[in-house]
Amino acid sequence: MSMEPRMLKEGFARLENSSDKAMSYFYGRLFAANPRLRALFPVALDAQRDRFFHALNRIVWSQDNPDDLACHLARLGRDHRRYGVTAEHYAAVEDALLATLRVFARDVWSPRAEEAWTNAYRSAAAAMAEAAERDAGAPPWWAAEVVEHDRRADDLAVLTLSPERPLPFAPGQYVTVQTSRWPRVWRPYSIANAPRSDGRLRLHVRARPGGWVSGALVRDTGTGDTVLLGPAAGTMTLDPDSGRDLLLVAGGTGLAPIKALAEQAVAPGRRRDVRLLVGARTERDLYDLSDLRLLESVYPWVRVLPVLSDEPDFRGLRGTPADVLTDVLADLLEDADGRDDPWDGLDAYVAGPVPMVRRTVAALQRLGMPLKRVHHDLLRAEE
Ligand SMILES: NC(=O)C1=CN([C@@H]2O[C@H](COP(=O)(O)OP(=O)(O)OC[C@H]3O[C@@H](n4cnc5c(N)ncnc54)[C@H](O)[C@@H]3O)[C@@H](O)[C@H]2O)C=CC1
Repeated sequence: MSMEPRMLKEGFARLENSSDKAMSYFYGRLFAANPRLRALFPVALDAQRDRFFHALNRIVWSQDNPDDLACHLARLGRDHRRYGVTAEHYAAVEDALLATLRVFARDVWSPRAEEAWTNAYRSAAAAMAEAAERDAGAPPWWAAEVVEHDRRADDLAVLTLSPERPLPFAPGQYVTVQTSRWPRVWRPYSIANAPRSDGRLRLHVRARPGGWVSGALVRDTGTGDTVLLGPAAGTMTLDPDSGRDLLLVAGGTGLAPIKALAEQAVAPGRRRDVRLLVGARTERDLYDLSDLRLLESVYPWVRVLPVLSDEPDFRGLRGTPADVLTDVLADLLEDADGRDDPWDGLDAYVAGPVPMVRRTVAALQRLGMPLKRVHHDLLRAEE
């Protein structure tokens, strides 16, 4: 390993040892030197601190993996467009970050460490600014009117949004959302439909305990309200050249991107066998089943299979999606008997709670499915 990445890791390890204090010091320095910057950040900084720390962590640990680093920085740069970030802000953050390192990493600090951090920071900032610049023609955010607010449970709503201008996206992607109740707080939600001619987007939102945006979207938002949406992002999209059958696995509101993929898969001219496993706790939690049954009745090659984890008397599939994969796959791969590689004809997509996604991906791998055919894009629920 060259000296520079090692110095970055050493310095970062010192910040990690007292991450809360180091981040408080960092924001204190930043706002003391640039009071006007405070207005760009949410009132409460806790989540912001975490996010900055994770971004820094990723930058430090990806130094040895330039492709991953470039991808990460490009996404960060594009994301920052919605905050109105300028070159002057990057310079202010550099000063505050170096000041923080001088204090919290003093035992490993040296002119060479200072140079390594300055170079790494400037090249990261330049990559972010470049990605933002490349996107300069597209809006940083869209205002969207809530045209339907369907409260399907005490803590769950399906929102239909009409953006003021067309918002391009691919099924399986997500947008970030800001509500008027929590300025400058953005949270990601998967889009639950394939693109429609009226440009509308659907979101499935479960209010989390302590979840600012999810609570506001479920409980304090109604028809006629406006929310802001960031550009669509995410890589869990269908391979446009693939006509392979699909195993779609959803847990809870992870159904949103999975439903968008199912809608795309049944688009005219296509006929792919689709098995859609819908993991939920109880029958009452199958909040979108009537819509899914409609899809199934129109396209008989789609089969919707609810799997309930907390309903011992349920007559259908019980457990979590990972528990029922063997039988579902046996059925899907039945026609693959003649192929050299039975997995050649199948793609899998998984979305839902992080542990559920992990277990499902691990189970598919155990059953022999090559990982390059298993797609997921973890979105974490709000803490
Ligand atoms: N792109 C993505 O991956 C997306 C992920 N999500 C995430 O999906 C989650 C949905 O939450 P809820 O609707 O409250 O779901 P939930 O907590 O009610 O769980 C739904 C189902 O997931 C499975 N599951 C849950 N915990 C599990 C565990 N530890 N191990 C194995 N299986 C488990 C079970 O089948 C359960 O019935 C949120 O965390 C949200 O952030 C939501 C949208 C998109």
